Amino acid sequence: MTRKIQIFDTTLRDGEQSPGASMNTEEKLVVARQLLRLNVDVIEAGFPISSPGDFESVRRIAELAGDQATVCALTRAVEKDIDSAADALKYCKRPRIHTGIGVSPSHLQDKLRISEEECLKRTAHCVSYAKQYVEDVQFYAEDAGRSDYDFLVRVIQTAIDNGATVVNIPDTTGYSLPEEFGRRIKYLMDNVDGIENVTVAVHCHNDLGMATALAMEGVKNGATQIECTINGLGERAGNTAMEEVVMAIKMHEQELDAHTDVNTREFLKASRLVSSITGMSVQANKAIVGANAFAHSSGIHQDGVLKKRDTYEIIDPADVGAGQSQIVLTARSGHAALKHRLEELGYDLEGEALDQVYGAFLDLADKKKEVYDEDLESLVNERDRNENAIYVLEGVQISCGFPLTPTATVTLRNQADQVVTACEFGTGPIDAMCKAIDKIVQVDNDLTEFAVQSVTRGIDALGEVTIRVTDPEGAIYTGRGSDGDIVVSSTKAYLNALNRLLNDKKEHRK
Ligand SMILES: CC(=O)SCCNC(=O)CCNC(=O)[C@H](O)C(C)(C)COP(=O)(O)OP(=O)(O)OC[C@H]1O[C@@H](n2cnc3c(N)ncnc32)[C@H](O)[C@@H]1OP(=O)(O)O
Ligand SMILES: CC(C)C(=O)C(=O)O
Repeated sequence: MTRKIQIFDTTLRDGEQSPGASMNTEEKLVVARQLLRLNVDVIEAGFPISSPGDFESVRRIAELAGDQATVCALTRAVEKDIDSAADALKYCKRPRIHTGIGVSPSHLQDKLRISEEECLKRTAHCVSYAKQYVEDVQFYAEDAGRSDYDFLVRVIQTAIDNGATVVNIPDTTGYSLPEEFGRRIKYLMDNVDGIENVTVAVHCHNDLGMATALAMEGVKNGATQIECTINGLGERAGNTAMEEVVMAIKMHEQELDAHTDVNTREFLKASRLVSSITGMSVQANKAIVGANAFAHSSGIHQDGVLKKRDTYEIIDPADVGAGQSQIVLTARSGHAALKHRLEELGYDLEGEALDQVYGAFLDLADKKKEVYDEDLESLVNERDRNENAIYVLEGVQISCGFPLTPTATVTLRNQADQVVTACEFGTGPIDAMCKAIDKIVQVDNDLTEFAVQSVTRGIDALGEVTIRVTDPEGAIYTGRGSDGDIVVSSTKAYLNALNRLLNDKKEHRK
């Protein structure tokens, strides 16, 4: 059995310190319920001395959690903070007080303005003071990442000697390089007496984008608790993202000799919930929970994933509650992805037929960011319409507007492969286009119906036009055409109706 790594969630405390991410008590309770579904080990619910609202949140979350998770409250190394935390956790089944003090030269000299000896004295006092209230006391050595190695050993030794059950080594400013942070943890493991009897925690910030790497180095060197948040929310650039460390541990369980008990299938739900409550959106390329985390849009990758998912995916999206891998059709997609999607839509195209639709697909994809299912259906229908066509559209050019006379120039290819062009005026662009086609096709008909519909999403949607024509005997022929340009759709639709009329007449002559 590998080492169990405790997951300490601080979304409701450090996460909430993100500018703009503050949550009220009801919102915190909603997030806490999701944290329980994730099965985290510890929920840091707030900093009770900071406001009556935060006090109440800690109290209510403690009530909610029952004995399912440890609930932790943060304090400074200050008696009144600890009294308030103890009060908020009074009815908690598994209470933990998290107290501590700055230990780096910067924090000692510039913030706290105390000597190292005073820091050690306050360390001893805050831990033993909290210990009067609860058995489980976690001590943090703030800004440990920039502290002197040997002074840090003395601080942590003092905390343990005074009863700390967990010692938290934060890289508060996200300053460290991962390997160096790992060395620091190892140094503590090797030099603090009795450290093997307590839990060693890491709490890392993302100022250099390395919060996850720092936490992993901590685990490699002996830490068995990771402090983290959903979506990596947290002060400044944020904290270690829970979804990232948990999945990294899951992927590398044997080499890290580590596992967690987190229910990873709840990750996407948790991410969306926290994002909607805090209003902090998740970047599309965010690991594990970003919109693109399991989306493939380039042909080579799509081909690989369709042959075997793990050619380009290390995580099964279902494992993090993200359903299935997504194949996004774009101008970078190849035949494999197009064929796959067409098959899912019920079209089984091969060889030349597939090549024709692929050509039309690329033309469209160069104009649009993404090609949707409705676009594909239109492209396939368009190809089917052209298959038995007597006249195929080679080009259409319209000039119209105020005060121009609408003019259409249409070029068609007939079955004898002759290309014919005609130009006509009209009362409007559609009228001009129909007259130009009539000049080439020369078949008696009346246009009796014209309807336009947007078949796909967005401003760059395909427009589908339906046209009905009636021949002198009263037979009705329906034509359809689709394109991003509504005049081109109309031209295709009119030609499609005339082709059907001509094919019908040909059948009758047989
Ligand atoms: C690294 C972290 O993320 S720690 C968590 C950060 N979270 C918060 O700050 C929670 C919200 N904070 C608050 O509500 C308030 O700042 C309070 C209630 C904690 C304190 O409010 P105030 O008493 O008005 O103090 P203020 O915020 O102006 O200054 C902080 C004081 O705490 C001291 N202090 C800071 N950290 C510690 C510590 N760990 N132990 C003891 N004292 C500390 C500072 O030196 C300063 O004291 P000074 O004015 O005597 O120099
Ligand atoms: C309170 C401590 C753990 C903290 O948030 C930090 O050092 O960043």
